[in-house]
Amino acid sequence: MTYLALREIRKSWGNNQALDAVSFEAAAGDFVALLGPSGCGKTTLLRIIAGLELADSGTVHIRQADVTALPPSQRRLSMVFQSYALFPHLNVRENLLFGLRARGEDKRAFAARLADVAGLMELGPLLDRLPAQLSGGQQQRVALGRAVIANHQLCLMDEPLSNLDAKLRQSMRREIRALQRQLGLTMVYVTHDQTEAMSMADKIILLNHGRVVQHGAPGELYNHPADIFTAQFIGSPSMNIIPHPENNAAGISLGVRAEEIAVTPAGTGNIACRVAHYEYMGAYTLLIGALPGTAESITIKVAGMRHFCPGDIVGLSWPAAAEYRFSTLTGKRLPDQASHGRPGCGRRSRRGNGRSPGPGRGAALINPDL
Ligand SMILES: Nc1ncnc2c1ncn2[C@@H]1O[C@H](COP(=O)(O)OP(=O)(O)OP(=O)(O)O)[C@@H](O)[C@H]1O
Repeated sequence: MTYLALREIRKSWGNNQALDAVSFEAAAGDFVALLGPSGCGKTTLLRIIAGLELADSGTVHIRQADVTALPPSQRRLSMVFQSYALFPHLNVRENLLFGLRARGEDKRAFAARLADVAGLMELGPLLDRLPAQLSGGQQQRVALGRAVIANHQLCLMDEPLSNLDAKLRQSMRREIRALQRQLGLTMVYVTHDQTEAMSMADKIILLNHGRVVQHGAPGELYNHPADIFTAQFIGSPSMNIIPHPENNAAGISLGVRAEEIAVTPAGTGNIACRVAHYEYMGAYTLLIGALPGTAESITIKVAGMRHFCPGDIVGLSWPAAAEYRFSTLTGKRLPDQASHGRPGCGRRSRRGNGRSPGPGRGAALINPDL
C-alpha cells in the first residue's frame, strides 16, 4: 500500500527554485532516503512532508488522504532533527513525554509507554538526567525515543547522525534500521552521505538542484546509473569518468569504477597511466594516476597493501562488462553495447570475469607516447 505520495512539489525562495516538480511514493514499511548534495532541497522537501513548510504547488498524501493543507499536528508523523531538539531544562523522562503531554494524550498510559521506549532504546538508567549530562549518542537515542513514543507510523529524519563520530554513526545506522523494521515504520530519511543511504534504504530518491535525478533501490542506482551525476554520487570512491580511449568514440565518456580496475605491467591493459600517488587504507590501497595526454586523473582500488613509485607508468585493465558509456554532451548514460549489455540485470550479471589483470581490450588502446 502506498503510505506517502508526493506529487509535483514546487517551492521557490525568491528567485531560487529549491524544488522543481518533485514526485515520489513510499509504501508502508519502506525506508526511503532523500539523498543529494548540500542545497539540493532535501530538508525543504522533508519539512513540506511534515507540514512545517508549505509548497508553492503540488500535493502531499499520507495514507491516501490529501494532507497538503493540514498543520503538522494533524499529519500523525514524528520527526527527528539533526540538532536533536531536546529541551535542555527537561530531563530525559520529561523530554520523552513532552509530545504526549502537549497532545493531551491519556496520562494513564504514560508509564507503560515510557517503560517500553526506555527499554527499547536502553534509556532506563538515564531517565533523570538532563540532556547536558548525556553523550552525543545518548542524546540521539533520546531524540529517537521521542519519535518512537509518539507511536506514529510515519517517521521523518533529517541527518540525525551527522553530529556523531564515524564509529557511533555506523552503529546507530544499524540501530535505526533495526528499529524501523521492528516497528514497521515508514521512514523518510534525509542524508547527504551516500554510504548511509546505500546501507540503510530500501529506496533512494537522489536529488540535485531541486529535481529528482534518479530513484530506485540502492543496487539499481549503483549498477544502472542514468547519468554521470548518479554514477559519481553513488559509490566510493566516485566512478572514474575518462575520455573514451578509442579515437572514433568522440562525444563518449567512459565510466569505470575504481574497484573494477586491475593494475598490470606497463604496455599491457586497456590504457596506460602514470602513478601520481597512493593511499594505504588498511584493507585496500587507492592508487591515483594521471592519464597521459589528458588532464584527467583516475583512481584504482586494489586489495591489501601495495606500493607504487610516483612517476612510474603502469597499465590498467578492466573487463568490458564493467564499462559504462555516457554522452559527454548531456551526461546521460548511453545504451550498453550489444556485446555485453544486459539491461535490467543485477550487479553480478553486469560483471564480466571479475578482476582478471589480463590484457583486456588490448594493445591498440595503449598510448605509447608517455
Ligand atoms: N528559509 C529559507 N529561505 C531562503 N532560502 C532557503 C530557505 N530554506 C532553504 N533555502 C534554500 O533552498 C535551497 C534548498 O535548501 P535545503 O536546506 O532544502 O537543502 P539541503 O539539500 O537540505 O541542504 P543541506 O544538505 O546543506 O542541509 C538552498 O538553496 C537554500 O539556500
